[in-house]
Amino acid sequence: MEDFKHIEWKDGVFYVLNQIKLPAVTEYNPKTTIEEVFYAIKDMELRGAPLIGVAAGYGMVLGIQNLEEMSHEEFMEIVRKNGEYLATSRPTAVNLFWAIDRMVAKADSLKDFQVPEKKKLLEQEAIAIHAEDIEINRHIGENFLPLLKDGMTILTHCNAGVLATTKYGTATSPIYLAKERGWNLKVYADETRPYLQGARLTSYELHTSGIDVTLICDNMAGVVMSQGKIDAVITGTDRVAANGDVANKIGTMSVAILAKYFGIPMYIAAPTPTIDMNCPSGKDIPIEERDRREITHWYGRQIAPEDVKVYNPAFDVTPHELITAIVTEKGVVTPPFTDNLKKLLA
Ligand SMILES: CSC[C@H](O)[C@@H](O)C(=O)COP(=O)(O)O
Repeated sequence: MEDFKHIEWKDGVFYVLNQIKLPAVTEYNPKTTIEEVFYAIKDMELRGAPLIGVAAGYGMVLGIQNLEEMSHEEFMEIVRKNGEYLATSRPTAVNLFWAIDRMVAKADSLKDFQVPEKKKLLEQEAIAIHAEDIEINRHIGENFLPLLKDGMTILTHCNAGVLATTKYGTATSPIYLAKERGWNLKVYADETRPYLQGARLTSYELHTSGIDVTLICDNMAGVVMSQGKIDAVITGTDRVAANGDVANKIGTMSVAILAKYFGIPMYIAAPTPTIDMNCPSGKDIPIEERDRREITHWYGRQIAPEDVKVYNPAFDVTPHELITAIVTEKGVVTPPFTDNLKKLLA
């Protein structure tokens, strides 16, 4: 598996590989303030639910770098405000809020420490979130392997790969682990309009890592399924509701409907921080709407009438009835999801 080094925390600076310019340009941008991390998330310089969570941890660290000695209450007021600010960067991936809440709770537990120690311990917490994500993803891959077989072909949507996480990816983790075992899995990657994460990121990272990947337009998924070319669908998720409904990149629901029609298993790769038991169903998941220019323009070039009406939801919700299993680092969850997700997290 290619080690993309797409984020790095070094000497108090958060370095980010600019995913907007991939695969044509490799550009690393240093982030030294919480505002810079906010915009890196909002403008999708880095993206993908787990990576957004990791970035939020480092953003929270950068937000307290200039603080001098003060009371714990004053310190917490700033930490909470920083958390509220960062939480407005993107609405759908719950890992953002999970990481912010974890950093705020950690900060609050440091009442007896001076500010310089608080800063150090919060930096360690962000590094821990980063390290845990690597482990989580590897375990997701290991839990997937018994569901797959050498020689299978998998269809994926968007990018739930290394670039969306810290290592292995979520949906791609079994693909990379299978390769380590000498298996030969093939992948079809949907290009994923309008932001093209499948074309720009998934096909790039799999191809660079020596995986047999074929890029298709989103509207070709039905054809390849009808031709018997797909054995399983694996996607990631930005948020799993308590009933097993799954929010993921726009187009995932259409893929799930097609998979159901053609009798192909639909698997969701989900780190447990992506499961939101406070969201009863998919209806409760906030869905981000993004700029109309993502649809009316193609790399800066206008491809639709300037003033045409546009609807650009960045995510959709796949109803749990269409999902075969949700694979987490703690185990494989099958229906009934309401009970089994509860058991998993108990
Ligand atoms: C593992 S990341 C979450 C998803 O699986 C991924 O496909 C996705 O929807 C990412 O959305 P993005 O808008 O690129 O941040």
